[in-house]
Amino acid sequence: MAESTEVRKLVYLVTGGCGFLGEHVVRMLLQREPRLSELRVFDLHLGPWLEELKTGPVQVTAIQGDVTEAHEVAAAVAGAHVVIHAAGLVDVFGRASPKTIHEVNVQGTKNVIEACVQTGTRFLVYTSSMEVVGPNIKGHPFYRGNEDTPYEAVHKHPYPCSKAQAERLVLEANGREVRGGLPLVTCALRPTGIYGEGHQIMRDFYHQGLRLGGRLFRAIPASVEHGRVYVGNVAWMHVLVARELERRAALVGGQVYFCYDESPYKSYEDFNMEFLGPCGLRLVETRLLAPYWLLMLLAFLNALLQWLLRPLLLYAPLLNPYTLAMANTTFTVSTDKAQRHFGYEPLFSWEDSRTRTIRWVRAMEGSAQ
Ligand SMILES: NC(=O)c1ccc[n+]([C@@H]2O[C@H](COP(=O)([O-])OP(=O)(O)OC[C@H]3O[C@@H](n4cnc5c(N)ncnc54)[C@H](O)[C@@H]3O)[C@@H](O)[C@H]2O)c1
Ligand SMILES: C[C@@H](CO)CCC[C@@H](C)[C@H]1CC[C@H]2[C@@H]3[C@H](O)C=C4C[C@@H](O)CC[C@]4(C)[C@H]3CC[C@]12C
Repeated sequence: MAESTEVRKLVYLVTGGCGFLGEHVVRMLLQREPRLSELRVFDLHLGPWLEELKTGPVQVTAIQGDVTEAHEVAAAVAGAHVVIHAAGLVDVFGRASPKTIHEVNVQGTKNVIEACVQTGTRFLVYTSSMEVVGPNIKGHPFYRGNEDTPYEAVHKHPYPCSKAQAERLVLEANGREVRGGLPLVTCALRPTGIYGEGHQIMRDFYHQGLRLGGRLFRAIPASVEHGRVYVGNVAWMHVLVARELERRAALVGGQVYFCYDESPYKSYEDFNMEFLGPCGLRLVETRLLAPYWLLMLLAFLNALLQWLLRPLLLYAPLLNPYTLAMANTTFTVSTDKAQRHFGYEPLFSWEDSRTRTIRWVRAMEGSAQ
């Protein structure tokens, strides 16, 4: 794309822009949105890598702020054309209290919506989650479903509850009049389990494998499919839909889209081994040694220990009844809605996504290779 200062006139704000997904969205916008003049990156914790972005043609403005503080959000939103709201408290391990999760994910989203309305910002993309739909607590499979597939969405855990409430607020805000009299246009993207460079849980599994002598132990049947999507493609979907919100407001406004790409359908553990395997780890089959009831027992013991130890320390292992149910319930999507509505095609093939992720795992300190 030819450089032109004339076309650079748009101001974007990315909340949570220093998180795992947020950083990819920020970098993708700088690479693929030629109309960008200023990119505001709003986060509770700013990353040092932002400095290196400040030398290009786009003004990158780092804003340290808290989405639960309405005045901080309003100041960051004022004058922005588009807001990508990716900030969130992602916690299914019991690290944060339900109240904090609600404040960040629900009140934070309300603050973003109100800031758009008050300041006249018209376009808002919300990073929702597959968990708005499921898996539900009954363990019903969602097999290659799409945005219209009926499913009994029952939320008990604070994180999916908060994402579902926040998504509803964003969709209900579509069409609200913003300052200046024009309508707000909103939509929500629902990634399944995101993977790729910077994925903390992949990092945790890798280090756990190293501690266990290069082994991980299969806990979930290989037949349980878990939806995964590459972070670069999720970022690309955000950039594309943000661009199209204005042009195709009537079609895209108020809509939800699952995030998808060519990543294969596999169990959570088999999928991780696509990257961890080439980095020297192997998955040991233990189905006979660890039946499901035993895993459930361990998960409940972990939950009990977490509760007992809470006054003294934070015990938050990966395995708890909720994460076990998530990993053990088939949830995969198969849809082309984003392609039909705003021309989305994955930017990264499965081979690219895999190669990039493996390269990142290998670069981690203490590689098993
Ligand atoms: N990781 C996944 O698999 C996944 C899947 C579906 C949806 N999502 C959603 O994507 C978004 C980004 O998730 P992620 O995986 O990059 O998580 P992350 O924790 O890496 O990023 C979230 C960012 O939000 C920031 N943040 C948290 N509280 C804040 C606050 N009060 N004010 C301002 N910033 C705050 C954090 O500092 C962090 O940089 C979240 O909304 C999450 O719900 C993630
Ligand atoms: C039983 C363990 C033995 O190896 C495996 C536990 C795996 C769990 C820690 C993860 C299984 C499914 C993951 C979640 C899923 O990919 C989707 C998510 C939605 C998103 O909005 C946030 C992250 C997450 C909840 C993700 C978290 C980790 C798992 C529960």
